[in-house]
Amino acid sequence: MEELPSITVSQREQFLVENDVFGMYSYFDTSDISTQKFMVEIQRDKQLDYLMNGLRQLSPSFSSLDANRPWVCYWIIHSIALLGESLDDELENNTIDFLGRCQGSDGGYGGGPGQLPHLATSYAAVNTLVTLGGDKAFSSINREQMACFLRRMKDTNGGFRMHNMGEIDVRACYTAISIASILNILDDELTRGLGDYILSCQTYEGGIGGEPGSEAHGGYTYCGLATMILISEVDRLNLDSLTNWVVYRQGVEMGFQGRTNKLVDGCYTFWQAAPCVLLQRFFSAQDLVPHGSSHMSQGTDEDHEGHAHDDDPEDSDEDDSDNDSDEDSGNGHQVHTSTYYINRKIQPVFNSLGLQRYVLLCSKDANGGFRDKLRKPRDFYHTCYCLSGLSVAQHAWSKDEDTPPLTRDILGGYANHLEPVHLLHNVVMDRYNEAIEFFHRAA
Ligand SMILES: CC(C)=CCC/C(C)=C/CC/C(C)=C/COP(=O)(O)OP(=O)(O)O
Ligand SMILES: [Zn+2]
Repeated sequence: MEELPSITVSQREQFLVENDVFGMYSYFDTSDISTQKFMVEIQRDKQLDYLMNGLRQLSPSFSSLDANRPWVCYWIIHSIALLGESLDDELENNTIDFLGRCQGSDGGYGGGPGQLPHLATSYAAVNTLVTLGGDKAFSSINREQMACFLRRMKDTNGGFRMHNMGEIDVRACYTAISIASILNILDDELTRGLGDYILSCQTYEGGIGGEPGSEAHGGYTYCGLATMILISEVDRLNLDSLTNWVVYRQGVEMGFQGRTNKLVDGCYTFWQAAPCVLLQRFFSAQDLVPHGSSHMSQGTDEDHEGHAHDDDPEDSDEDDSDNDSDEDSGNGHQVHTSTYYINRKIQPVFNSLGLQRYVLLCSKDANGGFRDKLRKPRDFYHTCYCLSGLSVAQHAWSKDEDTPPLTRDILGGYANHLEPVHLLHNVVMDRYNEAIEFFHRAA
């Protein structure tokens, strides 16, 4: 008897994931409209319950995150901000006090009180305080000492170390530059040789690896690209091959994978979609079409209309109307339409509605929170990056953060609308603006 060709472990895993995802999609496609509406709903109340409970009390199983407590604060508080909500005064004060105790006397933040200052937890602490907003949160950051800490982490090869004697990688470069940029302490000493270091991490595939010679990965690609934009050296990267690499990480499941031949995972909704939007906005600002990408998966404007709800009144707004008009989407949100939107419209280089479909149908947990994929448990990291990525996907049709999306850009409509994020720092736009104003005054 002829032997069946054997498949590899990776092929089997991929097959099982596709089976789950397509099973979910076909259940959705054959459901009635009210079931479909329910299935794509973000379910704000459940999300907020899950997040608020996590901020107040964590189970003993979280002890493994003891060196990452500012991260837990950031994942939860940023997720709450994306949903358009804030903390009450008591929780906010407790968070500021707690992060103050994580701050080292020589600058930077550790993973908990008394722990070694580390760039990743410093980034998480600063982003949390920026998200909380207000003078008390902002002035709790010792900017002068932070600048000293960043200088101590700088290596002669142009890159940064994660901590004293720690590893040098693209994450360290990004977290250092993101902090310095937001706190308005970025200078030539910090940027010297950095572009060369990041450039040496772009691989033959087009994406960026963690360090020279490492495999291209979505997390590091986001870090490397955002860093190069923040230090105004982005055009030194091979942007065509980078675009090509990143758009092809969106697979048949419509979610993104982190690297070639690996499985789809909800967290890459942010790590991969943010680079896509950064690149498309960069090209559009220069009126350039990315040459490297033949994978303009969302197709033409007509295809976009094809995705839209047929009864969406905004469909007709693509006409050459000269009159700007504001419509209420039914949720109290004003939706700018017609000329205003058309002039600020952009063609996403990835399938934005497909990505939203993956997150809402496969990554969303029925009890609140988000996860990597079906059958996996929810967690705060995936909740943060699924929501961040969902926001990026919702705003992917806009040339800038100030242009609100149309109802049809958002799967589930404006009831699912999330606050826009600053793509280079991943904090909600309004909170970023308030912080930048404060730290420019403080200089
Ligand atoms: C700001 C900051 C600190 C950014 C971190 C960026 C980030 C997510 C880096 C990813 C690290 C990595 C190699 C994951 C691979 O995990 P895996 O092998 O379990 O996953 P995979 O199969 O999806 O590659
Ligand atoms: Zn993940």
